[in-house]
Amino acid sequence: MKLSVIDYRAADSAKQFVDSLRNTGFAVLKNHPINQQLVDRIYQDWQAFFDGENKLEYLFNPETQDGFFPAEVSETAKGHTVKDIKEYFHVYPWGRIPDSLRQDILAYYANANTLATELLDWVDQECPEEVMTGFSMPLPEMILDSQKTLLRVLHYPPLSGTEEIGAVRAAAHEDINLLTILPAANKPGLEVKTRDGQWLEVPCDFGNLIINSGDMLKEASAGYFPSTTHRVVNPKGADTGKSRLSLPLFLHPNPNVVLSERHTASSYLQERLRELGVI
Ligand SMILES: O=C(O)CCC(=O)C(=O)O
Ligand SMILES: [Fe+2]
Repeated sequence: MKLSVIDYRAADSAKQFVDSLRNTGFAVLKNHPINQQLVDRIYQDWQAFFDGENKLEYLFNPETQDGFFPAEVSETAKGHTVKDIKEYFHVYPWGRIPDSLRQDILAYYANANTLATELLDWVDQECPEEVMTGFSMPLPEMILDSQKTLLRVLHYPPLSGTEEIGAVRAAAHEDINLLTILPAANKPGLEVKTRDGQWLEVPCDFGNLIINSGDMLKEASAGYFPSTTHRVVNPKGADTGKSRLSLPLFLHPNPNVVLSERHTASSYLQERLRELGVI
């Protein structure tokens, strides 16, 4: 398996994108409309936020899941026992956001959501008829004005050498949502598991935007689109002492959206959050 880079502006980009999602659960786009300067600024400003102390004033609300999640409470991936080495902030437009960071992060949220709508439309257009007719509504409609779409600002701190044995930045997992949109992180480390069980490095130069399908798209498409396992490995060499930041946008449908005979978006999410141990 190879992750080929798709030109967002190519005439057949929609088809290439959907083929890649179907075959690998991932797609890599170049020439995309995400603003690089905005993302760079967000990485810089949020690095300072994570390095400071006032993040503790934004401690997450367990009911609504917005705010800052310190490393001590962060996720344990499904099927794992050791916590990931990461802290993160959950941004929702309705949630708490530090004033000085609000404007840029909400601009990015809007920017990435606009692209997301287009990409979901590509999926609708290019997937086989029988998969499309299985969707309870057009995919872009599922996320229209959704209050559940989550932007996670992730900080993987430098390794101190005192980490729990076996702990990694992000243990192998699948994402819960429909699609995840991920601008290149500021350091390498993301890997995707191929069908034959090999780990493949995902390119992290900014020109590339990474998109992966999650469990909800797998559920809604009766397995046509895979939800591919991925992880973030620990740094080596000089990078050991460096932070890594990333900025995944998790597209979550409105809660009442029917995904399948078994699940609405809401029942599916509750089940998965319980498994993650965060509710
Ligand atoms: O940090 C990354 O590159 C990926 C993060 C991720 O997979 C997640 O938070 O679900
Ligand atoms: Fe993920």
